[in-house]
Amino acid sequence: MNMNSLKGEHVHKRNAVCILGTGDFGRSLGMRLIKAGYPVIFGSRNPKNSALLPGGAEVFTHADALKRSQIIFLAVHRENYDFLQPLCDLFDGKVLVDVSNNLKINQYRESNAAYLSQLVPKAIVVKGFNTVSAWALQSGNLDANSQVFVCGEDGEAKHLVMDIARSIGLTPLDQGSLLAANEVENYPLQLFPMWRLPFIITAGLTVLIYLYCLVTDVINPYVTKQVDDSYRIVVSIPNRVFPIVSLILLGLVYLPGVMAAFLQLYRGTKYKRFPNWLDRWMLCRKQLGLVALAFAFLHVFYTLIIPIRYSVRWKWMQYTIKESKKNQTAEYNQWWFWSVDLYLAMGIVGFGLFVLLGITSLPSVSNAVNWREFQFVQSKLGHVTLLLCTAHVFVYGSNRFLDISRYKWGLPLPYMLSLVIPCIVLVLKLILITPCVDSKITRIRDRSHGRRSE
Ligand SMILES: NC(=O)C1=CN([C@@H]2O[C@H](COP(=O)(O)OP(=O)(O)OC[C@H]3O[C@@H](n4cnc5c(N)ncnc54)[C@H](OP(=O)(O)O)[C@@H]3O)[C@@H](O)[C@H]2O)C=CC1
Ligand SMILES: [Fe+3]
Repeated sequence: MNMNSLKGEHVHKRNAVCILGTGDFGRSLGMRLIKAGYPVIFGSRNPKNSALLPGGAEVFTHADALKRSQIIFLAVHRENYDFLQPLCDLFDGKVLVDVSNNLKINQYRESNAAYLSQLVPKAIVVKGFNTVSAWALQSGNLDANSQVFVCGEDGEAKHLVMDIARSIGLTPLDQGSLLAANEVENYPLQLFPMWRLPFIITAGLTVLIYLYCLVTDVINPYVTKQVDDSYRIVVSIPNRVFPIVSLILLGLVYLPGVMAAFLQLYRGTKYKRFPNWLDRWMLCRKQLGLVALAFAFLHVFYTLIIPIRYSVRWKWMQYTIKESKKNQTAEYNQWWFWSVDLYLAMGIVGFGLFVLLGITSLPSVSNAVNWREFQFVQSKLGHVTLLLCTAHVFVYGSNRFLDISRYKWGLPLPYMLSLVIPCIVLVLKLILITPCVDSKITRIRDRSHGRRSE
């Protein structure tokens, strides 16, 4: 009894929220709102037919529901909005939230929210919530995508809607005026918007380098010497492709950053927009980095199994037998011992830092460090990681470059290619951190600040 009256008191603090439409989205949103302590009033075409509604909610006809609340969520598809027209006067000065999505990008000439505000001119229309699914609301599984974009003409109305979003565990992001509604409505229809470019780059590089290695390692020996090395298809070649693609991608993560710094240096200000392609590139750096990390993981696992591969053990055995037949042992080669240990050590440390970079890019971790710490890890540690990984590949490759006879068919092109971008990044970064250039950049930023505060 006591509990009930407490609950009742709590409920009274929140304003009633009206939801028009008792479909999947309306019900899920209603359930979350009730859990957060909002009185929820549904408006439905058949108020009597409402067995599935969340407990604690009331349900009325559209008109009756509208009269009972100042804020209304419209959980109905755009195609059915015309039922609102006769109810137009009941919306006077009320906040009307459009949560609708379309089936295709730019399906209609004007956004659903703009259409709604023409249909119900007396309401204050706010767009929002369309990026969360009914399922996510219902299961409470909001960690992955708790972001909701909110836009509208009226700042106060937007704040009201954003407060509601926050109180049910969502993260609202103000996107500006109702003109942004088009973009907000298109967002959920894009398939992995941030992943498309990284995916295309990765797939392209992987296929090209794999095919190149296939020709040099399998097809060429077969054609010229009738040697069947086809077993290399499953481990040897992939374990060449993974590190190469990983290193190129890691280079691509840090290349736009140094390019942007040089652009600022050249323009003499940081308050000018970057070209579009550079912006897009910067925005998918995290995705590029995560794919690079996945490939680095594969390279590590493929490398760990080398000693148990039969082909490798067979070759060691043959070598030992050959040496013993000749009654000699290989010479003691300090340089070899050193270089192998060196590239292994750099690989291990580089990989460790790489994993650290990956972990700090997780939202739950990056939320726990402040901006400076994040910047330090992602930029400073990132470039050190790139340096170590590049050195790892370089020392590993130079062992083999010295023995050109191993490459009877062309030079190890993919190896060299993998070093190009990281080396460019590292050289540019080196220039950027020289005291002379560094102070120039600091001056540009200070001057720009001054201009701004004037
Ligand atoms: N499902 C989801 O995951 C998401 C949905 N949305 C958006 O939410 C809105 C609702 O989607 P959802 O709940 O999935 O759809 P449903 O089809 O499940 O529900 C739509 C509801 O609209 C009402 N309705 C249907 N036809 C009419 C009509 N002619 N006139 C008046 N009311 C009508 C009905 O409620 P009643 O019978 O009570 O009148 C119906 O239950 C859509 O705009 C959708 O784009 C946005 C994000 C995610
Ligand atoms: Fe390696």
